[in-house]
Amino acid sequence: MGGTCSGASLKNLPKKILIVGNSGAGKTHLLYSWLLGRNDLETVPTDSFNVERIVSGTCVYMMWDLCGCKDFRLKRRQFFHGTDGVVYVIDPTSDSVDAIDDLILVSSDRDLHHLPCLVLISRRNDAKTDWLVQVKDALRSHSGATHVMDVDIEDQKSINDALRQLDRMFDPTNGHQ
Ligand SMILES: Nc1nc2c(ncn2[C@@H]2O[C@H](COP(=O)(O)OP(=O)(O)OP(=O)(O)O)[C@@H](O)[C@H]2O)c(=O)[nH]1
Ligand SMILES: [Mg+2]
Repeated sequence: MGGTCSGASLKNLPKKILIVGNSGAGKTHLLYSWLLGRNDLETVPTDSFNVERIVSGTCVYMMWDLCGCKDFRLKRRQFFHGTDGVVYVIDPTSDSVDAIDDLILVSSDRDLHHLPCLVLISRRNDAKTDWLVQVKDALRSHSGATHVMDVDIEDQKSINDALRQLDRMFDPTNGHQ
């Protein structure tokens, strides 16, 4: 006999979040800073993915941090199904054409285009150009909620602010009392 699943229990399921962006953008650093509440971390390039359960305010997430290598881009589609939200991390010191093209690819994907999408621009101080206009333009075909902000992985407050912004995109009443 099949089981039943009430609306309430579905609502309490962790939200599946994909953390994507180019290699070295800071995805794994962010994930473990959110998990551990500290940013004095050493990371190694991610082979395939990391996944962690993160609780923040009223939100519970399963966060999937995907390898940013170009070779992994075809493989990463297998993670898209069932996603509830996307965190796209941009390294503004990287190849801008490639990073923007990839943001367009991800944000217009048939499984992701309608979901909340938080774009985090890391290493802003080292960037030569202002990315905000390019990023907003790249998100034109995205029909879900979007938010673009800087994140400084050397500053835990900035890391926490990014997570709270994600919380607000899922639950606007999430005040972290
Ligand atoms: N100063 C500074 N260092 C950063 C920033 N973002 C990433 N880094 C550093 O860059 C290195 C790579 O960061 P990771 O978090 O491993 O990068 P990733 O996006 O997970 O890369 P892949 O796993 O290869 O896809 C780490 O040593 C980070 O500390 C940033 O905004 N500022
Ligand atoms: Mg990584």
